[in-house]
Amino acid sequence: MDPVLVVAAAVVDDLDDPRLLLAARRATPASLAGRWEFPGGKVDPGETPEEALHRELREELGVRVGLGVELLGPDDGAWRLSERYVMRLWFAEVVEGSPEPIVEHDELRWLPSGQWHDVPWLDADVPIVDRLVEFVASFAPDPHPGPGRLA
Ligand SMILES: Nc1nc2c([nH]c(=O)n2[C@H]2C[C@H](O)[C@@H](COP(=O)(O)OP(=O)(O)OP(=O)(O)O)O2)c(=O)[nH]1
Repeated sequence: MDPVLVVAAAVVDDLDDPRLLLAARRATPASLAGRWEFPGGKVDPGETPEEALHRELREELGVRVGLGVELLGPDDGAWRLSERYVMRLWFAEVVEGSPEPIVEHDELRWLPSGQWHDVPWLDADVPIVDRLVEFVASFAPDPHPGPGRLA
């Protein structure tokens, strides 16, 4: 069976100079509760991945975002989460609203530079956080471009 596609965002304070990364603590299901993740969710039939991501961030956090570049993973550009799921991840910046843990999460935290690993991420997210840190370090300091804004 084909894996189910999950889309998620590395929400940062500034796409051009990311310092703060938003982590979300899952409230459900019990097996994942208390672990931290990138906000997002499954793509519904008829949606593009980007449409699904905008919808999920609106539903889960109550914000509108601008998307930056995609952080490509090793599995045809995606990140394998489990037997069942693969995930694609984009940088994002809030353009309207202030993130609140509306559904699925019971806490949000802005992690400062140097502390992006400092919460118990879901196991599958740990290598993604490694790559994010490496990616962001590779274009700092200015004037090299950041993850950029696409939409
Ligand atoms: N959203 C998200 N899911 C992740 C991450 N890492 C990880 O292993 N997962 C897993 C947890 C879930 O088993 C699966 C995605 O599910 P989800 O529960 O977020 O999807 P959803 O919002 O569409 O959920 P639902 O409406 O079907 O309940 O992927 C991550 O960083 N973000």
